[in-house]
Amino acid sequence: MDIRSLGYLRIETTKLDEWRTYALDILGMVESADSTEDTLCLRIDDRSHRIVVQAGESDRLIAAGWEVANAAELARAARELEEAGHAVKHADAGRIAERRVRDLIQVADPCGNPLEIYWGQAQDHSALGTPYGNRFVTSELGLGHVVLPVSDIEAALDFYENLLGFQLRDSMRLPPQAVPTATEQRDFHWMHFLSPNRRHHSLGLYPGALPPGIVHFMVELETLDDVGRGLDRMNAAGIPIASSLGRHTNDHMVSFYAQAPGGFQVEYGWDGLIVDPATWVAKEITADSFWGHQWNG
Ligand SMILES: Cc1ccc(O)c(O)c1CC[C@@H]1C(=O)CC[C@]2(C)C(=O)CC[C@@H]12
Ligand SMILES: [Fe+2]
Repeated sequence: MDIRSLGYLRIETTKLDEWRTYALDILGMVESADSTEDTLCLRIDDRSHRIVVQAGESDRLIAAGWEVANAAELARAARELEEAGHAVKHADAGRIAERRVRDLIQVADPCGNPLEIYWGQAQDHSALGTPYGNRFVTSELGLGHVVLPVSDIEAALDFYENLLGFQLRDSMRLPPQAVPTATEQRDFHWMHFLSPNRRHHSLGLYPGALPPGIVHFMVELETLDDVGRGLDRMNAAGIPIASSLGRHTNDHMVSFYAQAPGGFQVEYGWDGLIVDPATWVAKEITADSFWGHQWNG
């Protein structure tokens, strides 16, 4: 399967008004013309929208959208998923129109995380007037990364590595206290970082359950000042900072984590590592950060 990037995220929220302020006034995203009264569509680049937050009954991930190049690649993805025994749902016209894509399939990973694979996302060619002059790093690297909770880490790694074709970049041992919802008692639990492209990771697999179905998503900013100003806005708005500024050992990202409305986190980062997939070798990291990233609570 030839997935190219993390293309979009759809989130259901019970707090749409909070999300509007959070995304537009604090994260510095731009409202898309695709927004409706109960669906906030957000631009961070030349795509029509990248992040969708829709009003609903719960706070949870509705879908992580993965991009393929064209119709033939989508057909191949559907075939390979079905041959491996996964139920593939072909989206109807309404869903396709809502996503602003040419075609779309829906499938769950082995732990029930909702994925969508699509091609042909619409662009918005109007200038992206971000509120603070901030710029997001996307292009062929995709929107950023997402960390998903998985109940069976081995099954999840096998699915993303061997079926979806993501490259394993590195793994980290988490102590039991970092995984209170683990399904098995172990001395440590593996967490994995993978990507289908040159972004160090587009996907993190966290080996425990979390009700929102998402641990965090990361958006990358062009400059350190963009991140620092974002941190100032979080503090000014009284948004709890989940982790202080730090630099990760694997993707070298300088970032902080803030609570998002609905019980997961947003990582706001700069200077993420671009890797060469042809020469990359999978490694183990033995610390999460070179410095910083003090977790609160
Ligand atoms: C270690 C790491 C490297 C790169 C990243 O983009 C990244 O988010 C992380 C941190 C991952 C991780 C997490 O997402 C949830 C809480 C975790 C498990 C910890 O308790 C330490 C590392 C954290
Ligand atoms: Fe992250």
